[in-house]
Parts: sequence; C-alpha cells; structure tokens
Amino acid sequence: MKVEALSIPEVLLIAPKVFGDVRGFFMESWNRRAFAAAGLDLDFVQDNHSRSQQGVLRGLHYQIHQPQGKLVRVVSGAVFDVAVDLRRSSPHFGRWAGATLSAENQQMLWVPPGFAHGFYVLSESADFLYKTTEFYAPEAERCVIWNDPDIAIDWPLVDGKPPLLATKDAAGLPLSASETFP
Ligand SMILES: Cc1cn([C@H]2C[C@H](O)[C@@H](COP(=O)(O)OP(=O)(O)O[C@H]3O[C@@H](C)C(=O)[C@@H](O)[C@H]3O)O2)c(=O)[nH]c1=O
Repeated sequence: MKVEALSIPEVLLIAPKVFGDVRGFFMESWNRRAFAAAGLDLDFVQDNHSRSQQGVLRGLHYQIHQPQGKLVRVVSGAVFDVAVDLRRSSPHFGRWAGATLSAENQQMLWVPPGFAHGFYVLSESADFLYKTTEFYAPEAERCVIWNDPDIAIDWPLVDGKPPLLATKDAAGLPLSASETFP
C-alpha cells in the first residue's frame, strides 16, 4: 500500500495493493497491522455505505463531540472528496484538501478527527463506503456550508450546475459562524 500526504499533511491518500488476475482483482481494503505500520493505528467502530446520484454533494459534515476519523472510498462511480481542517491550533485551519476517489483508481482518503468532510458525485451514481473511529452522534452533528468563500473549495461541478443538497446541508453555516476544534 502507498500512502501520500496531501496539502494538509494529516490528510492521507492511500493506494492499496491490488492483485489483478483473470478473475478480476483482490485487495485488502483494511488491515489493522498494515495501517498501524503506516502510522495509522485506528480503532474503527462503524462501517457506512451511501449511494448518491450525479451532482449530489454531501457535506461538509463533522461531529463537534465524538469527532470521527473516516477512512473513505468509492466502490462504484467517482467522487471528488474533500477534508477541511477545523483545528484552530493547526497552521492549515480553514484550508481544504481533496482528491478524486473512484472505483477505478481504488484509492482511499484518511480524514482525521477535527476535520469536516464532504464529497461531490462526478459519475452517474456512486457507492461510497467508509469506516469511522467514533459512533454516529446526531446531536453533535454540524455542517459547514459547501461553498463558503473563506474556504473556497474548487468543486469540479458537472456542467457548472449547482449541486443537489440535503435541506440540512443547504443550511450549513459559514466557517466563521461554526463551532470548531481547539
Ligand atoms: C451518518 C449517519 C446517518 N444515519 C441516518 C440519519 C439520517 O436519517 C440518514 C441520512 O443521514 P445523513 O443525511 O446525515 O447522511 P449523509 O449526508 O450521507 O452523512 C454523511 O455525510 C458524509 C459527507 C460524512 O462525512 C459522514 O460522516 C456523514 O455525515 O441516515 C445513521 O443512522 N447513521 C449514521 O452514521
């Protein structure tokens, strides 16, 4: 497995070793020992799966209490995946890092606790799988608005059309009005 730090060094792009043969392919999508050897000693408690159609944007989500680390990947289709640093003590506070994750490139992104996370669906539909280090805590859920000019995420919007959002995501707060982490 290959691990690459993005522009925010705690956000990691992970390329697992993929074994292809005449039948198809095999890969380890999670191996506690191998990830620990790469510096990610993680204790996951939940696996999630969502399906979204093209143009959907989910995010930018975080939990202010029980912050979650997320190991995310795509098993069908393609998304542009983004992590925003919400740690006030970080030199990268308010900055974003992103990557295209797809069934084809089989890459994963590690989004550490203390970050908001979101993704935009590039393909006709996308199946998105992720593991989390903390349980879902709806009362702690927060949402930063996807298009906050202070963060200025360069979303690769298909045909330049506005994304399809959940009502709660359309009501996300700007970073300046959001609760953040120490
Ligand atoms: C996230 C989550 C949702 N749900 C329920 C609540 C709700 O009725 C339904 C849909 O929830 P949401 O609209 O919040 O789903 P979604 O917008 O896909 O939320 C996810 O977005 C991405 C970007 C993330 O980073 C995740 O952590 C998570 O916040 O599923 C759970 O039961 N467990 C969970 O862990």
